[in-house]
Amino acid sequence: MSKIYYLMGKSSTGKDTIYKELRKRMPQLKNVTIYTTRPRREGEKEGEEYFFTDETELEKFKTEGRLIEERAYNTVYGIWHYFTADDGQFNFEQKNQDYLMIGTLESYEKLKTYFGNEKVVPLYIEVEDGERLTRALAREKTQKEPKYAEMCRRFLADSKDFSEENLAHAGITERYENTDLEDILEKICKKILKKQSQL
Ligand SMILES: Nc1ncnc2c1ncn2[C@@H]1O[C@H](COP(=O)(O)OP(=O)(O)OP(=O)(O)O)[C@@H](O)[C@H]1O
Repeated sequence: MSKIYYLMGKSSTGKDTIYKELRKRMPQLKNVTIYTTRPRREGEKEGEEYFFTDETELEKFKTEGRLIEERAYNTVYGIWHYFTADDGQFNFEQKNQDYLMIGTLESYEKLKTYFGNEKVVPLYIEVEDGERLTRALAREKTQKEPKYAEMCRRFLADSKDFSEENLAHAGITERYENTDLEDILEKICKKILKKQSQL
């Protein structure tokens, strides 16, 4: 049975980095592009990290009943929406086709509701807070227009969004520590291969 491997974690835990590396190592995992109304960051390409869109398209998906999950962040730049749409990217008719995605705890739960618990496999990433903030700052500094206030807002919001209570509610039991990139990639690949061999 096809699975959706779902990467989650607080900001700057390395989800994008891990995602990109996993796609290189396991090219058979299909990419699902989600949508965002936030402005494009330096170096991001349309349809790669996200489909960059607007609220009109979001409303269209909603009206058509094709919105799988939606989250909105009240940022210092206004409200940014992120959403997953049933836009033809998921094809569970195709045998042995697994998917790799990045999301939040809430979107993970909504995907489980939409597709069924068995379909979605959580991959929860963790990094010690001090190290995570250091990485976030270093990353922000490389941007042409660093958004430090937004970086701080996300850092603070993370403690609430990923509280132990919320993790327990979402049924997250396994955690992957991103101290050494090679080490975490090896562990995740092992997990996916094990799942695939059980099917
Ligand atoms: N194991 C690691 N050791 C050191 N730095 C790392 C490691 N993994 C990722 N990084 C760096 O940490 C920063 C944050 O990583 P990344 O952008 O992948 O995180 P993210 O979880 O996708 O963040 P966000 O949710 O905020 O978009 C990047 O600059 C990345 O290069």
